[in-house]
Amino acid sequence: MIRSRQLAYRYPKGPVLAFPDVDVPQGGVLLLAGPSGSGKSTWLALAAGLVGATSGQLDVAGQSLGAGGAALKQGAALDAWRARTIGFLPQKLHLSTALSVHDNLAMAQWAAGLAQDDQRIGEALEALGVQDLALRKPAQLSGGQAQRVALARAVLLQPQVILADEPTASLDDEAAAASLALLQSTARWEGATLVIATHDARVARFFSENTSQKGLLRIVLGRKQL
Ligand SMILES: Nc1ncnc2c1ncn2[C@@H]1O[C@H](COP(=O)(O)OP(=O)(O)OP(=O)(O)O)[C@@H](O)[C@H]1O
Repeated sequence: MIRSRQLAYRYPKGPVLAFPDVDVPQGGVLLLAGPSGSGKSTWLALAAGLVGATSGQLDVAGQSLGAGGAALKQGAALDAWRARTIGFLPQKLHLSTALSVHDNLAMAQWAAGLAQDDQRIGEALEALGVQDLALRKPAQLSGGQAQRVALARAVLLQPQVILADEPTASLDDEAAAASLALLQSTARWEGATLVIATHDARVARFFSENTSQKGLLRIVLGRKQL
């Protein structure tokens, strides 16, 4: 489902980031750990096809995103693949402040080139327990509610892969545990592979206590910059 070999990325005028090899089965959990600046967000951007690898192989849900994948889909085709395959939960949730909760989800369908499907939007909001908030604007939500809405949006199109960037940053222990339980149960419900980038030790603890060893891979990115 996710497989990488000798994956590396170089920012223009920046360091070369070299990543450990990974093999993550469908439905598995990958934790990307490592200190600030070790390349966690970059790895997520590579897996989402937002940036192309400088060298090495990366296959995500059947799509070759590595440097050898010269046939990498471009432009609109890559955007459509991403919209249908990847659910992204960014650290800053990026809900559109001008739109209602419902319309934030409708916009995700629109961005994927799909017709608006109010029933599916209702189902996604209900699965995350925020169906009563559909007509509110993001500014009228608590932090936890906003995170649920962002997660509903991330899984709206039933992605094969959920990428979450520091989902517990700035949360207290109770909220962090709730957030991780929500991510885990949502990924299980959708049968999705879950990738979490974090330097929060609570995340590793949560998944080692709540996931079978077989389905869990943790890699620690270092400052192995060439
Ligand atoms: N646009 C850029 N141009 C040049 N270098 C960059 C750019 N973006 C990130 N970097 C560098 O690449 C490295 C990896 O950054 P990245 O954001 O992936 O790390 P991270 O592990 O996600 O960090 P954090 O935990 O602080 O979010 C860092 O050394 C960073 O300074």
